[in-house]
Amino acid sequence: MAAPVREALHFPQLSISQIDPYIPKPGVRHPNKPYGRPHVTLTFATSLDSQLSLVPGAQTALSGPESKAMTHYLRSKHDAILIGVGTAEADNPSLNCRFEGVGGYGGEGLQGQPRPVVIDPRGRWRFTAECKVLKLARGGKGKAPWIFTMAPIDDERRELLESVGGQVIVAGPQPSTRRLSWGYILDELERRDIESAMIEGGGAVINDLLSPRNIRFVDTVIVTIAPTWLGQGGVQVCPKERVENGAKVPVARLKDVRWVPLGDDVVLCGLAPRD
Ligand SMILES: NC(=O)C1=CN([C@@H]2O[C@H](COP(=O)(O)OP(=O)(O)OC[C@H]3O[C@@H](n4cnc5c(N)ncnc54)[C@H](O)[C@@H]3O)[C@@H](O)[C@H]2O)C=CC1
Ligand SMILES: Nc1nc(O)c(N)c(N[C@@H]2O[C@H](COP(=O)(O)O)[C@@H](O)[C@H]2O)n1
Repeated sequence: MAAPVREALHFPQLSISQIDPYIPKPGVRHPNKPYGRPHVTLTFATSLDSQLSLVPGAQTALSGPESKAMTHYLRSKHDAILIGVGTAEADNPSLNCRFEGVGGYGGEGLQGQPRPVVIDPRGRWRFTAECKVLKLARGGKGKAPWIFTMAPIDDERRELLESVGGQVIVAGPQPSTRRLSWGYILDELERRDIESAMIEGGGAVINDLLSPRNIRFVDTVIVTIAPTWLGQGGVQVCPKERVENGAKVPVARLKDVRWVPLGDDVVLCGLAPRD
C-alpha cells in the first residue's frame, strides 16, 4: 500500500455516505436541467450570524478540520470550483483539492483536481506568479484558473496565466453591462466540458445566486455552519428579498434536507427548490 501523503486530507467513509446523495454523479445529468448546463453546488462556511468573514477583504477560518476535509472531498467530486474576484483578492486561495488520492496528493496527474474559475468582470484581479493558485498549477498540484471577464487583460498577465495552462474567457455582450449572467457563465463552462461546478463565494456571488431570479441555476446547497458569531460589519449572506403580489415571501426553502454534524460544525445539505 502507498504511504499516506503528509499534507493530504482524509474524510471518513461514514461521513462520505451522508454527503454523497447531494453530490453530482459523473455522466448523470440533474433531472432539473432543461439541457446540458453543469450541475451547480453552492457551498460555503458561515457563522451563526450568517457571515462569511469578519470584515470585507479578509479571510476568516470558520470550518473545523472535519468540515474542511468535507470541502476537499466536494472539490474532488466537481469539475470546477468558482469564486468571485473579491474572494480571489482577499484570500489568495489555493482552489485545489488536497483530498488524499487525487492528483498531486497521492494520485496520478491532475486526476480529481477541479478547474478554478474566477468571475472578474472588470479585470481587477492583480494576480502574480506568486499567487497560490498559479504556483500550485506550476507544481502539478492543481489546475490553472480560467478567468471570466468583460474587460481586456494586459498581455503580461494573460501570458503568465496561459504559461501555466490557464485561460481568459472574454464575455461577449451581456444583457447588463455590469454583470455576467449566470446562464452565460454556465453555458460557457458546459462548452468546455464542465459537468459540475461548486460555487464557493464570496458574499456578492452567493447573494446574487440566491436572489429570486438566479436561484434556478442552483441545484444543491451544502453549507458548513460554525458555532461562532462574528459580529456586525462582516461579509453577510442575505439575498435580495422576494416579493409576490405586493407581499414579502421567503426567497427559497431547501428540500430533502439533511444535517450532518462534523466535529464542532454542522453541515446542512439540501436541494434547491424548483417552482
Ligand atoms: N466562509 C466562506 O466559505 C467564504 C468566505 N469568503 C469571504 O468572502 C469575502 C469576499 O466576498 P465579496 O467581497 O462579496 O466578493 P466575491 O468573491 O463575491 O466577489 C465579488 C465580485 O465578483 C464579481 N461578481 C459577482 N457576481 C457577479 C456576477 N453575477 N456578474 C459579474 N460579476 C460578479 C463582481 O466583480 C463583484 O464585485 C472575503 O472576505 C472572503 O474571505 C469567500 C468565499 C467563501
Ligand atoms: N469551507 C470553507 N471554510 C472556511 O472557513 C473558509 N474560510 C472557506 N473559504 C473558501 O475557501 C477558499 C480557500 O480555499 P483554499 O484552502 O485556499 O484552497 C476561499 O477562497 C473561500 O472560497 N471555505
